[in-house]
Amino acid sequence: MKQRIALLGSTGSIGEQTLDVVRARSDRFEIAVLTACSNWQKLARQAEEFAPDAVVIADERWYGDLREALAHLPVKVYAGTEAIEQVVRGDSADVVVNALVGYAGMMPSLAAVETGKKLALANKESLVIAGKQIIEAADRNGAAILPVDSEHSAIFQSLVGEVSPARRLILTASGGPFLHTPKERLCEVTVEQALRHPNWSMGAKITVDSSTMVNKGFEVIEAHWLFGLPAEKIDVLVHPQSVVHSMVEFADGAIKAQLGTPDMRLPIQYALTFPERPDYGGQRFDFARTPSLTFEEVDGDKFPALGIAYECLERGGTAPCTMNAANEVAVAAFLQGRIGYSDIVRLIERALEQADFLPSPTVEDYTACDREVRGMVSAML
Ligand SMILES: NC(=O)C1=CN([C@@H]2O[C@H](COP(=O)(O)OP(=O)(O)OC[C@H]3O[C@@H](n4cnc5c(N)ncnc54)[C@H](OP(=O)(O)O)[C@@H]3O)[C@@H](O)[C@H]2O)C=CC1
Ligand SMILES: CC(=O)[C@@H](O)[C@H](O)COP(=O)(O)O
Ligand SMILES: [Mn+2]
Repeated sequence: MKQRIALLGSTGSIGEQTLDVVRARSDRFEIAVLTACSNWQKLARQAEEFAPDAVVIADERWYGDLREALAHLPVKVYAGTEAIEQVVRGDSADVVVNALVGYAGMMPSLAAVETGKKLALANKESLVIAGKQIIEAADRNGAAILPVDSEHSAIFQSLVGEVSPARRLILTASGGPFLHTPKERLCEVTVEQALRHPNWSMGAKITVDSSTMVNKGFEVIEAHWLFGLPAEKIDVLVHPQSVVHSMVEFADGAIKAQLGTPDMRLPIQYALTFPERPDYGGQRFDFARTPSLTFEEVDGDKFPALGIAYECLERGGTAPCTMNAANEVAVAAFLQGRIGYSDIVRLIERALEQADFLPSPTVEDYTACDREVRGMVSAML
């Protein structure tokens, strides 16, 4: 039987690559639900091609246009943020690919695991904010969470078949476009430069996050929740080629890694087909044609966001939620040309100093924290 997929964020980078995977393996997958925020034209084109049961446009202003564009198709059209959660809770799909960006992904992740569905998770912010609740709900309801994020997929693949626990996780980081930029020059960085990732073509928000290493910090928190290791057993190593996607060290000293060309379609497909590895037509990695694979320590002085994320993980409670909300507002402001590049991390630090802290928050507390921090950081711009 084919897997029926609810693809959240189908118009984005991971969303489109998921549709590439579905297109290539139409014998295995079919699309039940597609969602976008405002890009109703692309969503309509995707609905024409994949004939889902339902589509959701989160920004309600585009509902009329989308409905009109799809009037000739037997597809249900919904609008609004809550509608995304409702289609996830419904029974038209058995697997949810969460390719939403930012806080918007949290409630849908929770909805997926609460209804016992398989969750192929790209939206790392879900686990950064509410990792405890999402992992506990998945355990309670027998829902599998399959990581799509390349590092976490690599770790997951390295752990398959092992009965001994991992001793240490080593997340690799490309170092981003400013790996060799002197720290004093980071204040001059332009939007265009920050959006030029050396190895991956991704959405704007995560590309900026990679350049500040907020992305790697979030990935440390994501790894903690997915694999259950404490912060001191999760290391980060700069690997500028992005070929070794991450590694796991075991008690006997053995280190396992997953390697491949930087292409997200592999982890996306693996999350959907695990434990099988069907063929995929992407480019193969060729050792003989590759210059050396290199590794180096992170310069924590130049990239303080990584250390801040470790502190948030140690502190727990609403600290990671505060970091995420501040980062979302700051990155959006940077992309709009309203603040400088160095202001991103500065605003995260100020938000963490000033925001209320709750040590044992509920999901409702995260919603309140996200709102409070967004308001606070917006007022700082
Ligand atoms: N891109 C990549 O290679 C990787 C991405 N990830 C993670 O995957 C997630 C998606 O990243 P990426 O695909 O790059 O992001 P994009 O910005 O390319 O796509 C985001 C998707 O989410 C939709 N969306 C945005 N805001 C909202 C909202 N408020 N409510 C509902 N829908 C919304 C967008 O719709 P619209 O198009 O209408 O705006 C779009 O479909 C992120 O969490 C990222 O960190 C992880 C590893 C690699
Ligand atoms: C493809 C992927 O998983 C991204 O999260 C990637 O890891 C970003 O690269 P950085 O290592 O530069 O953050
Ligand atoms: Mn990643």
